[in-house]
Amino acid sequence: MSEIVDHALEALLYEVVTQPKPGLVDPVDNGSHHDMDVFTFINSSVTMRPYLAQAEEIGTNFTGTDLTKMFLQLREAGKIAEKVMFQATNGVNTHKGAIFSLGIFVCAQSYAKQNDQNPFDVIRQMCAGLMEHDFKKKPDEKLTAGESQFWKYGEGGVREIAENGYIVIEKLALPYLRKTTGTINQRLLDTLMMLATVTQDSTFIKRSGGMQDLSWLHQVAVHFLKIGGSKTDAGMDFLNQENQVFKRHNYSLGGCADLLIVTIFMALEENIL
Ligand SMILES: CC(C)(COP(=O)(O)OP(=O)(O)OC[C@H]1O[C@@H](n2cnc3c(N)ncnc32)[C@H](O[C@H]2O[C@H](COP(=O)(O)OP(=O)(O)OP(=O)(O)O)[C@@H](O)[C@H]2O)[C@@H]1O)[C@@H](O)C(=O)NCCC(=O)NCCS
Ligand SMILES: Nc1ncnc2[nH]cnc12
Repeated sequence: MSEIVDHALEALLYEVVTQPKPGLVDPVDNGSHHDMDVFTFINSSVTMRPYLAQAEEIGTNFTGTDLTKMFLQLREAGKIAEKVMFQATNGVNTHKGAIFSLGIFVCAQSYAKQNDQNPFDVIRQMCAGLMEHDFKKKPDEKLTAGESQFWKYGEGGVREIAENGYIVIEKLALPYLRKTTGTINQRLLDTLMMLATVTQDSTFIKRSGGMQDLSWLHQVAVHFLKIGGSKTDAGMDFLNQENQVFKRHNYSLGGCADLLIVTIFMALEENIL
């Protein structure tokens, strides 16, 4: 098994064991997710191995110049991986976002290594035109949460983030993680909350019923980092309190969790974790 696939699987597992994550599943608490626990995530992660190997193979072997074609190959594999994930979890959505984002990173990084390119530039080429391609008018009942948010609020969600080449990871989360100190758990918690200071998390938007609470979320994350983050008692007390608030409101940071997964993947590739 290749190192890239190992790093991708490690990234999935590092994220789920990081704790305490507000509203998210970790080994101590299921957060706002009543239908899954850490074991569901372990099962789901392991079922992604063949798909991640396929993503690597697609990136390594692609020889054309139009990288949107490479993305289309990956997407076909992703649709099957989603079905396999739902079978393994009895229909629970653990890793739909990660199948999309981590698959893109594994494929792009494999292509980038083979062709001596920046993986973020590769992603921008792979995902060019993705929003225009995906956001087609449909009857309301057929829209996914992400599609419905696009038509209601003009928010492009994970597709917009992908089309922009995950700039938030290239310019914010990865540089931030490089500079963090402390245990791996502390570094990953602080990086998750750094992502939560800016992310338009479509899982949070869906569960909070609109855009109105997003600025509250961003302020919570800024406050956590301002009072010292995970390396201080004040920061940890605050995070534990916020976990209770998230649970009361059924809030989740599923999108930020997915962005943390791909940040961890890149950090493992850079050997900084
Ligand atoms: C592009 C796809 C990801 C599909 O998108 P889709 O429109 O189906 O869904 P979205 O709502 O847009 O989001 C999908 C998941 O992406 C994660 N996410 C959200 N925001 C961000 C963000 N800012 N950055 C990165 N990633 C983001 C998020 O995944 C996480 O949350 C999930 C758990 O949520 P939860 O509310 O608990 O579970 P649900 O089942 O949704 O609801 P409940 O019933 O429990 O209430 C978990 O998976 C996390 O990983 C979003 O969920 C991709 O799937 C795709 O391309 N699909 C289409 C393939 C296809 O068929 N193509 C053909 C037509 S083009
Ligand atoms: N730890 C986690 N809890 C809930 N949803 C997630 N999506 C990705 N990681 C997650």
